[in-house]
Formats: sequence, C-alpha cells, structure tokens
Amino acid sequence: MLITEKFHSIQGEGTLTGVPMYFVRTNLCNLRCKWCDTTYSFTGGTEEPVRSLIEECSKVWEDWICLTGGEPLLQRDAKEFVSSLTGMGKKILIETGGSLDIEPFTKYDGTVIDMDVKTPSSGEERSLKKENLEKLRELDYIKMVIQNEIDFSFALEFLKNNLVKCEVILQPAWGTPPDWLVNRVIENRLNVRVMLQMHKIIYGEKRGV
Ligand SMILES: C[S@@+](CC[C@H](N)C(=O)[O-])C[C@H]1O[C@@H](n2cnc3c(N)ncnc32)[C@H](O)[C@@H]1O
Ligand SMILES: Nc1nc2[nH]cc(C(=O)O)c2c(=O)[nH]1
Ligand code: SF4
Ligand SMILES: [Mg+2]
Repeated sequence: MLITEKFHSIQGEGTLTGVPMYFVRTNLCNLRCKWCDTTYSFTGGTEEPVRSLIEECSKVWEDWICLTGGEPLLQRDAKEFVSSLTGMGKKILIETGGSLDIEPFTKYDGTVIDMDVKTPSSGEERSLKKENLEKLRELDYIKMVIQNEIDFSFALEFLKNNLVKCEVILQPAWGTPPDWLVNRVIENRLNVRVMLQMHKIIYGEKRGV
C-alpha cells in the first residue's frame, strides 16, 4: 500500500470521536475537494507491503485502526488489509469520500464506514456513488462538510430526497462558525448531529495528530 503517514491519536471526527486509534493514511486521492485539509496525501508516499502493515497494526495497543487518506479505497490491498485485521479482532474505521464502491468493506463485522456526501463547496458534489447509500449499515455514518448556506440547502435537499438508514453528521468546514451551523440545524428542526474536528481543537492544524 502507498502510505502518507501513520500515527497514534484519538478519533477527531464522527460517531467514534474520542476513541484512541492507530491512523494509517494512504496516499493518492481521486477527488480534489477545495477545502481538503490533507492535500499532502496527493503526491509522494512510501510503498509498504500490505503484510508488514497488517503485522504492525495487529500489534498496536488500540482496539481501533483508522484507515484514511487520501482515498483509501483506491489502494489495491485495502481489502486484504481490512479482512486480515478484522479477522484478528481489530476494529477498523474507514474514511471514504463516497465515490468508490463501499460494498466489499461492509461484509466485515469489525468495520465502520464514514462516508462523505460531498457538498457544493467541495466542488465534488457530483462524485457520490449513489448505490453506496443502500449499502450503508446502521453503524456506519454519512458526513457532510458544510461551509456556507448553499451547502446547508444542499444537505436539506439531500435528506429530503434520500432515505438514510444511518446517522448523519454535519461537520463545519474548518473556519466556518459552528454556532451558525447549529442555529441553522435548530431553525430547520433537523435530526442530525453537528460535530467538530476535535483533533484540530486539541492540536491545531498539524499533520500526524
Ligand atoms: C481528509 S479526508 C480523507 C478520507 C476521504 N478522502 C474523505 O474525503 O472522506 C477525511 C475527512 O476530513 C474531512 N475534511 C477535509 N478537509 C476538511 C476541512 N477543511 N474541514 C472539515 N472537514 C474536512 C473530509 O470531508 C473527510 O470527511
Ligand atoms: N485525530 C484525527 N482524527 C481524524 N479523523 C479523520 C481524520 C482524517 O484526516 O481522515 C483524522 C485525523 O487526521 N486525525
Ligand atoms: S476526498 Fe478526502 S482526501 Fe480527497 S480531496 Fe476530498 S477531503 Fe481531501
Ligand atoms: Mg484530517
């Protein structure tokens, strides 16, 4: 697998926020979100044999591995990585942009999928693989990054037009006032969760945290 970085931290986003995890960040992404905070994963990277990555991850003290990127589903060995480690009892949170087929990764009990539905401010709002919506399980969740009123309206429309079985998280694009988003959710009586990127609140905008 082509790797950008690996580090120990707590999960900073989504329903598992606060849970200690070992992060494996793969290199390369097929999307180019305008506000992407991880553009350093677009180039470079170090090729690491999947077998040695599996061995390394099987030995970490954390119950959870966070497989992120870049776009981790682009990696040919991602399935082997997930099937081997879940087979050994590790749990894996997979962060994906939503444009690639998630089905192979929903077959394992030990996985949770965090799937973005890209909003207009990303410039990638047409990238969603729609079939993925039916494949999400109850424990998975959808994340929409909200930067402005257009994104919020997009989220409203999306939730009106799609039957979503799992939790929906609205995450302010970093720098967007969270109180604005919370007020919009309340005004619209939206049953979603608003969550911030806690690792950036704790450490600031840094790599490897
Ligand atoms: C860096 S991406 C990597 C995984 C995958 N490519 C994806 O987009 O889900 C991890 C998460 O960070 C979010 N993210 C990236 N830049 C952000 C920003 N500036 N503000 C808020 N969330 C951001 C993405 O939307 C995604 O949910
Ligand atoms: N602590 C921490 N939590 C995260 N959750 C998703 C991340 C990501 O960049 O994919 C991330 C990250 O970079 N750090
Ligand atoms: S899909 Fe994820 S890694 Fe790729 S550009 Fe968008 S936020 Fe960044
Ligand atoms: Mg990040």
